[in-house]
Order: sequence, then C-alpha cells, then structure tokens
Amino acid sequence: MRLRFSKMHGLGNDFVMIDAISQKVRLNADKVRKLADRRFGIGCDQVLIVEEPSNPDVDFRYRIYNADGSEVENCGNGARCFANFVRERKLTGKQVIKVETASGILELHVKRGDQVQVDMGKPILAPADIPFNSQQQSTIYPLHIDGQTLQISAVSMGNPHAVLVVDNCAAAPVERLGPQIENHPDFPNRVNVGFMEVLSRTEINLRVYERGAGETLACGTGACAAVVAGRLRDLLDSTVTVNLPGGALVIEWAGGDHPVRMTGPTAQVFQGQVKL
Ligand SMILES: N[C@H](CCC[C@H](N)C(=O)O)C(=O)O
Repeated sequence: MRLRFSKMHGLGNDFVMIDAISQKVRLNADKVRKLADRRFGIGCDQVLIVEEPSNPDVDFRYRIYNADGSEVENCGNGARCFANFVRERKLTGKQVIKVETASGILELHVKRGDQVQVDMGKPILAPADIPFNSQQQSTIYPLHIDGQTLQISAVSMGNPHAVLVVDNCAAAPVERLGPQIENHPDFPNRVNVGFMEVLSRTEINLRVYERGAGETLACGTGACAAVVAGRLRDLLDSTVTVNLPGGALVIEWAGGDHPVRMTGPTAQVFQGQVKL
C-alpha cells in the first residue's frame, strides 16, 4: 500500500497526517508503529487519520493512534493540525470545522495565520468515566508509587490525565515517575501524566509524559487537563498561558460545564509518500 501523508506538528508534538478520504487506507497497530518509528519509519508521536464522518452533522471523523499503535480518544495539538490539513488539501473551505473522535465532537475554529482555536468540550471528572479507581470524586487523590504517596488530580478530556503540581518543571522526575504513573493499576486504560509548575494565576510551565508516546514537546489535552486541575485547586484564573517545552498554548475554562478552549499554532513540515 502506498500512502500520501503530511508531516505536521503543534509546538513540536509531531504527527503523520493521512487523508483516508481521497485514498484507501488500511492500518493496524503494527503499521502505525512502523510509521511512527523515528529510525525505520517517518517518525512521530501520533498518526492522525482523516475519514468520512459516521455522524451526518459533522464534517469529518478524526482517528488518532499513539506511536505505540494504541488508538486513543483525543489529541488537542493534532486537532489544530487537522483543521489546516483538510483546508490545505481542499477537503473543506470552512472556517469552523466539526470533527468526531472516539470521545465526542470537537469544533475547530481556523484563525488568522497558523492559529487554530479548538472547543475541546467539557472536562470529565467522575472517576468511573476517566477511568480512575476511586470510591469518590475529589480534587486531589493520593497515588501510591515506589513507596511514596503522590497527590494527583485526575481529569479526562476524552483521554485520561493525571496532573501533579511541582515546584520546578525543569527538574521534575518526568522520566522516572512518568512511566510508573502511566502504567499505574489505578488507571485501567493507562494515563497521560502532566507535571505543572504554577508561575501565577494566569501562567504555568508544563511537561507531559504521554500515554503511548513518552515525553512530548507539547500536549494539547494535557494543557487543558492541567488548567482544569489548577482551577479546581483554586490556583488559576479562567485564561491561562501554558508554557510547554515546544512553546505556549492559551487555555480558557470558565469552570463547571463550560467547554475548555485551546488556542495555538500548527505547522506543516513536509509532504511525502510512504510504502507500507
Ligand atoms: N497520548 C495521548 C494522545 C495524544 C494527546 C496529545 N498529543 C495532545 O495534543 O492532546 C493519549 O494516549 O491519550
């Protein structure tokens, strides 16, 4: 199978984007891993697929695979790239694009330049829906790891996130704690892990150890989850600049059942063809 693709990124969180409308695409976990491999393949954090929607009220289906081949429910940086990809490929001319994912519908608002704002929907906090093993819902949960007890927040943006508050993001033990929390038995579907340093009520530093991809230069759903956790802990206001290693996102959340909005850039690096 020969596939046309675009290599894109959102603040260095990088993707292989494939149009499965204009070409026949048959992928499985092994083929995804081959595409994502940074030595034997193209290399990326996620593989993103553009499909015809099953829901007549939306424009596209947006399918997301991590580099380890796992299919997942949401990808925020990928959603911004998705919007500019489908317009560049003339699959739509719309400024507001609705896409369905495995976890719900996202609204992509194309702004000036390379900026896209995404309505990421409202955060999910009920433990059973994250999913996270806890008898009751709380703002902070104890998580026993490696003989120590961490204080985490648990938030889903369609995909599961654990958020820790740290004094210094740059010195946070991401490589040591990331995989241990990602695979903790209290997260039956595994989990993305955010390490958040609060600079003020309107700015944070954040590093994310992503489920199925490891530490990435940016994580859109992770930035949303961190701001939700920070607001629930009364550490943050409703509009927050999130500084990730790859650059900054602006996250807005008015609280409660309001949607979380994420605004940031996208970039296309190159286009190509690959034989699978
Ligand atoms: N690793 C995530 C998917 C990609 C999320 C991230 N790249 C984003 O921008 O939201 C998961 O397993 O849920």
